[in-house]
Amino acid sequence: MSVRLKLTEIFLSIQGEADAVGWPTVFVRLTGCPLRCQYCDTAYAFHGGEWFTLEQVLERVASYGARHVCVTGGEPLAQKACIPLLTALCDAGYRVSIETSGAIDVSPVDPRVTRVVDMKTPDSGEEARNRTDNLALLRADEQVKFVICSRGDFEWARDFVRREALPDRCTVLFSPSYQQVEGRDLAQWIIDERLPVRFQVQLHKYLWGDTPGR
Ligand SMILES: C[S@@+](CC[C@H](N)C(=O)[O-])C[C@H]1O[C@@H](n2cnc3c(N)ncnc32)[C@H](O)[C@@H]1O
Ligand SMILES: Nc1nc2[nH]cc(C(=O)O)c2c(=O)[nH]1
Ligand code: SF4
Ligand SMILES: [Mg+2]
Repeated sequence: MSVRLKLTEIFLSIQGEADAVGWPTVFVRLTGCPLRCQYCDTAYAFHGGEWFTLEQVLERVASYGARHVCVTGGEPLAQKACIPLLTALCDAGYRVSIETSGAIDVSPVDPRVTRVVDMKTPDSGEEARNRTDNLALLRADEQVKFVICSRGDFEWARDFVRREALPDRCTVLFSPSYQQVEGRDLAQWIIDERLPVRFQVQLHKYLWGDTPGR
């Protein structure tokens, strides 16, 4: 039987997060997620969706004429067919990244893909789901992201980063939870602590607000 994926949306936008920020990027959003982070901006991807064959996804992606593809969700790795999708996108010549919650083993992902792993903080409500063994798998160009919801989350993430010497192993991103922490506060905390992590905001929310399909 052919490979099929359940998708919430495919759209062309500007990458708003992580290392490829700013590049025109096709987003492939897979339906479904086993987590329920309190801040999730994509709860509309928990249910519903439409089935696509792998060939149909590749055709839709190609129709946008972009070089970058970001596979996200929901939790993309919760669908087994995500693995062959990633490989097919690499074979087609795209620069491919995946946004994943860190709750699922990232080792089967094609090595040509850049993995962006979100470590869930205490105030996400999903800390217990973190698979910290994922971190040892990351290459220097790959990324761990902490979405910071409070000063307490910042201190937790700061201690985690130092204890694990994360900045020696990969890129570490700290991002304010949208409308829960002020970007300028998080930026100042990072400066004050001389923490060797990279501050980021969700660029797309500055451009378009909290709009689905952007
Ligand atoms: C919607 S998730 C999908 C991928 C995967 N489930 C995950 O959590 O990484 C994509 C990214 O958006 C981030 N995100 C979701 N809601 C957010 C918010 N309110 N503020 C900041 N980042 C948010 C997530 O932490 C994650 O890094
Ligand atoms: N523009 C834009 N950039 C993004 N980068 C990661 C996203 C995601 O939802 O995973 C995202 C998104 O939803 N929109
Ligand atoms: S893991 Fe990602 S998609 Fe799932 S609830 Fe958390 S932020 Fe939303
Ligand atoms: Mg998003």
